[in-house]
Amino acid sequence: MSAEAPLRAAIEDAVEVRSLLVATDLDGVLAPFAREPMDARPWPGSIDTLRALADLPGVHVAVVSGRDLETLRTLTGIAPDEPIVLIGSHGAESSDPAVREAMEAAAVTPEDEQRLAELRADISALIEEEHPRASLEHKAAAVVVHVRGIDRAEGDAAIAAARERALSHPGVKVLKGKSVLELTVSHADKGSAVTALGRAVGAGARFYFGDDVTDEDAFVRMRRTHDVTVKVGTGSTAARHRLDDEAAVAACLQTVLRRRRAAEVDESA
Ligand SMILES: O=P(O)(O)OC[C@H]1O[C@H](O[C@H]2O[C@H](CO)[C@@H](O)[C@H](O)[C@H]2O)[C@H](O)[C@@H](O)[C@@H]1O
Repeated sequence: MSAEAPLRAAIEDAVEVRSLLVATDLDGVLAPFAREPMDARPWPGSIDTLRALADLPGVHVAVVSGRDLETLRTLTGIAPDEPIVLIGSHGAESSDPAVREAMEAAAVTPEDEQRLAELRADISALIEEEHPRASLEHKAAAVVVHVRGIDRAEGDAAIAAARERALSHPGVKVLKGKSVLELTVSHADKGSAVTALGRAVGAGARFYFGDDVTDEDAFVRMRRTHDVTVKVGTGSTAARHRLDDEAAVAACLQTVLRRRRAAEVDESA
């Protein structure tokens, strides 16, 4: 689906703003879902579009994800010397110093690490012994139970059991995502991280593309006149616009690039 008229109008408006932030989530937005977390890859051309956007004067680009920073770098192929900010672990990690500083209060403490180690051991034993068809992903600040591709009832049972077990661990936050249950000791959220980046670069207009519950933290924080928030797929949302899928996101990013190139932005303003 190409961008609907209200989204096209919002893009036309935003690209005229001198300092622009274009931020996007990874899984389910830039990259279609895959059964194995490490098999997910960005839609062809979408990272190059982000690179082209980041090369334009006044445009700042970020990829924001629940993935940890190292994995995010691997999956996007964005090198450390490229002018694209990576925000990982739902805001707890970032390649950008301003974001790191803003998120310092949410940093994982030694106590959190101890909690996470206990949680990992407990959840690993539970999945291995009682739900062996589910799988685990171990991240810097979280353990994730994956049930994509397995029988629905079995997946639901694994998620319910993991949720119950996690609740017996104080200080662990439970996030239900798409065919995943993320159990995290991080206190960060994508909304705080992405708005910190927007402040740091003086963004007068902010784009955010997201598909999942953790992206709602960004949508609710981005309510200024020129902000363009886009929910990918179905489900209730605080975003102002919608797109169907990753192909539509790639096309929309191309539109933003084209329209920004065509816009007559006064750099000195
Ligand atoms: O914030 P995001 O970039 O959207 O990351 C959220 C979670 O994405 C990953 O899980 C999702 O993608 C997997 C690969 O396509 C898929 O197998 C899984 O079912 C999806 O939920 C990732 O594995 C998680 O760690 C992220 O938190």
